[in-house]
Amino acid sequence: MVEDKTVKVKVPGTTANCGPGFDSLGIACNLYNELELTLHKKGKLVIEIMGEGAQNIPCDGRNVVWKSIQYLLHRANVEYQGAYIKMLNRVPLSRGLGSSAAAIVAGLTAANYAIGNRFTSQEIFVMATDIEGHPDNVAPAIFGGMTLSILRKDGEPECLSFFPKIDLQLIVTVPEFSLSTKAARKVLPVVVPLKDAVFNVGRAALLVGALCEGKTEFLKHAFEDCLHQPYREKLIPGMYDVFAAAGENGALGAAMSGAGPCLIAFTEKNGDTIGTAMVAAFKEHNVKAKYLLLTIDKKGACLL
Ligand SMILES: Nc1ncnc2c1ncn2[C@@H]1O[C@H](COP(=O)(O)OP(=O)(O)OP(=O)(O)O)[C@@H](O)[C@H]1O
Ligand SMILES: N[C@@H](CCO)C(=O)O
Repeated sequence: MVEDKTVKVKVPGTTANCGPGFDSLGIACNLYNELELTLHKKGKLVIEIMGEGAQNIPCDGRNVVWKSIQYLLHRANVEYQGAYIKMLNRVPLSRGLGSSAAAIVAGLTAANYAIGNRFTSQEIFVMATDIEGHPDNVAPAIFGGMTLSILRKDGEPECLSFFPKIDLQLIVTVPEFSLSTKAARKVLPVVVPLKDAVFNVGRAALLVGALCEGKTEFLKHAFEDCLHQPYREKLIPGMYDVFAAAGENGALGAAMSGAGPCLIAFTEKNGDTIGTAMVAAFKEHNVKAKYLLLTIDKKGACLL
């Protein structure tokens, strides 16, 4: 067992759903949180946070990073009483860019390296899914690229990570207000009509096929969804107008990012024009927003 070893990891923010792939599709973005971890056999827990959420994230036993570290240590059957955790957060909280997944994956990955890399990425994925409750953000945070995740009938997650043949730019409009995933899941129905399920099955398959084949001409309808976005629209003023502004300015498609309120557009070019138009459309609905121009991260969580 390695004691008092300091490890530093970097974990990407992620966008989930990508329109039709509710709880299944995800993409790792080149926006990263960094975590430095030193475990101590005895002593206190000390947490320092810089960047996004620094004022709001608890620095005690309630911290999600620390809880994830403890989860893994418990699985490994090792005990550490104390730790020094230093975080630099760039992923905004509760905006739909996978901040909770990044925190969970950072804690699990750092703890795993700190105890000598005992668990495989698949095992980390299983633990992260168990903590987060769904696999679509933790999968790209761990494996990088675009990911397709399922929960097997026995509850175990599986993930296929791939890299689209289209050079996608991700334009993420970030509104000033936050929306917790919990609140955004509460508005979803328990049962959906069969025609809506069919609508999404076809589009999710078309989206993955078109991205893998590099066929942009099939993307026009491939980002559409009717399983979650119509129900969540009321939580994000002007959502469909922002999508329309993206389309009118050349985007290949647009969708909610995760559970929102960030809205994401996909394009090969003119990202700034599209981002500016999306921010202006939000403004028409009295929502102050900014945009980030991102690309797909290829590596996922890694040691620094
Ligand atoms: N860097 C962090 N360190 C510790 N806890 C964090 C960190 N980032 C997020 N969290 C926890 O996760 C919560 C946000 O999770 P939530 O699922 O609501 O949003 P999200 O993951 O950003 O959005 P989405 O899942 O839609 O992409 C925060 O309130 C906080 O408790
Ligand atoms: N698939 C999740 C992503 C957010 O964590 C949702 O839409 O609720």
